[in-house]
Amino acid sequence: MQTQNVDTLAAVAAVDLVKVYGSGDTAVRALDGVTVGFARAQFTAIMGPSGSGKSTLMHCLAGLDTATSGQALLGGTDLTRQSDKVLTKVRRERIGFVFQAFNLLPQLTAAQNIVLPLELSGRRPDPHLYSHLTESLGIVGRLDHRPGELSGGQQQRVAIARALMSRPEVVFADEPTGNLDSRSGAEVLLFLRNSVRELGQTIVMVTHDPGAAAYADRVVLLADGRVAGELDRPDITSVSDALQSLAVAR
Ligand SMILES: Nc1ncnc2c1ncn2[C@@H]1O[C@H](COP(=O)(O)OP(=O)(O)OP(=O)(O)O)[C@@H](O)[C@H]1O
Repeated sequence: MQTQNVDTLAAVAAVDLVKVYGSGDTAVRALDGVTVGFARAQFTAIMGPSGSGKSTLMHCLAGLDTATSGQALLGGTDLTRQSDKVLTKVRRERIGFVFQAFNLLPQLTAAQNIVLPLELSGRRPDPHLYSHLTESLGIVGRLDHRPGELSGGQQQRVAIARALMSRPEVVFADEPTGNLDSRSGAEVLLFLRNSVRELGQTIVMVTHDPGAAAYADRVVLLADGRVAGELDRPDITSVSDALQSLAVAR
């Protein structure tokens, strides 16, 4: 088993993670032995060509999908060995999610959406954190509105407040700016960036956009289900160049 290069104190880590979809002639090896750690209080972007395994890696690390072999570590917990019941609890209490399609409940107000995961796990929302998040996200005036009455950018900011309210060990963001115009996207990314600095939040984001990845501290590159490289302190040019080299190497 590959254990080198994995920070065992990382917030999240994959160790020799393999995911095979299907079987026999139609089997697809979506992850082919991925070993990578995601440090606490860091913002990491996962990038790579279409089909390289980005979503599969995120889903296995978030307990949304089961790996075929290897370990998916959240803190000290190997998610590959947990029952569905435990995984549901882990997702609700220890992980925050931000999705491209926002995934807010349409019949609830913004305020109710933000505190829902905490209420489901029987915890009281911290009023100071609630005020801090809703103020810094600029949604105080929209809290009584339902998602259908909010713009895409406002819905995503509500979704971010919901993800951060439980002080999760990690926030997984899947193309969080994919449905937003560039200005709303930049606001969302800046807020995610600031939550790392101000709240010590750990963020792992899948994106196709080099501009979005440039907000991260680090980029992990995947190709064909394997780690193909990484960049520290990325900027748009270094990310675009790295993606270009991966495309040429294929
Ligand atoms: N449920 C599934 N059943 C079979 N194959 C799958 C399934 N999900 C993903 N795959 C395959 O696994 C590989 C990795 O897919 P994955 O969605 O993780 O890639 P990705 O890098 O996120 O792609 P994209 O950038 O296009 O979203 C691809 O070849 C894909 O077709």
